[in-house]
Amino acid sequence: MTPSARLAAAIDLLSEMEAAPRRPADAVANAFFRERRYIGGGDRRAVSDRVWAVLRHWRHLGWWLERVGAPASPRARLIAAMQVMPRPGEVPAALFSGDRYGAAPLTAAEQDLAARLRGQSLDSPEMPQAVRLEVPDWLLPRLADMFGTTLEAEIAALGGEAPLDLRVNLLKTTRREAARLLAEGGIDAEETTLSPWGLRVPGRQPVTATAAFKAGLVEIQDEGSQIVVAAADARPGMRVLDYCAGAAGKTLGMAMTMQNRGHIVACDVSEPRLDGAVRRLRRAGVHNAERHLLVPGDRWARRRAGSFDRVLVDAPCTGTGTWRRNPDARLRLSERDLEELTAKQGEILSTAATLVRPGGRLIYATCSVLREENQDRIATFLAASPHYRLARPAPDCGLPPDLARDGMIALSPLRHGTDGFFAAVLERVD
Ligand SMILES: C[S@@+](CC[C@H](N)C(=O)[O-])C[C@H]1O[C@@H](n2cnc3c(N)ncnc32)[C@H](O)[C@@H]1O
Repeated sequence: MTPSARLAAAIDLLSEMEAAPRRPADAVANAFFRERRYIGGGDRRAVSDRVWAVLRHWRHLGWWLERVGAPASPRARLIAAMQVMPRPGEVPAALFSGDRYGAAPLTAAEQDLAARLRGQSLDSPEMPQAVRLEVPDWLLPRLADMFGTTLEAEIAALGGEAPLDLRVNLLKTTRREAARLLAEGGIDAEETTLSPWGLRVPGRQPVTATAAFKAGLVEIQDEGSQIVVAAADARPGMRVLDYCAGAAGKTLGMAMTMQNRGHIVACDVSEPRLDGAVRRLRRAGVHNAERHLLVPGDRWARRRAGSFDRVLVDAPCTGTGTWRRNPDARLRLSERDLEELTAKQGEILSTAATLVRPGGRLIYATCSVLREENQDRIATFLAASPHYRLARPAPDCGLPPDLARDGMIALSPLRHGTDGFFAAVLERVD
């Protein structure tokens, strides 16, 4: 593709994202590229880079466009991005070449827009703080309450680029051997510092194409998510329930710490997500797991009341801890979403609590950094649940010492280099 054709594709992709504002940007992008198989890997990366640069700076670009009185169309956002975030050697007007497959030439109004933004920098001292930090206005006070004096640094870290983390599958290999095999395939990985099973791969490397990945020796999983697995402390021979299992990311990790012994059930209300687990479980060599689809009026949970040693609730949440991967998610998030999610989290937590045996543990986790979804949920649950108390994870469960002070863990990209994650370990005392 010519540079102008790549730009045209970026305009088309942004337009599709704008037409589906509730859909995650990566889902729109995957569908977009699936329908355009002729776009090769390098072109795809170049188009995505340009689009994600716009998504990461959405409010900045919107602010600049409003300031010069221009409507915020996908073309206008890209024109603004080229002015306030110029790339060395790039001549914007030349990219709008009007060639076959290329982006249409700039109109007179667009040339005027470009001229008015030329020489401006991305940030302006006049920008409101929420715009500068790229967060919705309503969310800023909540984030400020959570992070206090480190607010700006925490949000900047949440808006940065995420590394690629792998969890080594100890059912099949060791961390050292997995790193060696990846290196043979040209991929250098470093051991993670918090997770005892993690490898971190710098930059964007084609890990899923490696023999190590295909053979189930490694799984893509953020280090923070691995820490939640460690906090669950699922051991060989236990009965374990992954109540919101999705495509089984944490089920796989817990089956590993159980050394494939005992029994683990992966539940979810979403059939497509649970279906996604099948291939992953097989690839990882997990054979102590079953899946169960939760349906309305399900008697499954009632029949298993008080029977599990471990119940993990990886609750549906705002995903505010994963903004590094999904910068568009922060723009879609509404106050109403947060209210609905916290209500759902409370309901799921109280149902899941009935499934834990006396002496067993309930682990509540989110990939959110918001107090409402984390510490507040636990405080509300404990106030209504005299049979539960916060517990310290066992010293040999794989967690770094002192990470789970008070039975709660709160990870952030700034402080831990992971996605934002929360986990609370609760013990059923009778
Ligand atoms: C954060 S995701 C789980 C991610 C997964 N544990 C992993 O590690 O890959 C939350 C999951 O909760 C599921 N969910 C939503 N409402 C639920 C409910 N009432 N009961 C059980 N699962 C639910 C969603 O379908 C979603 O898959």
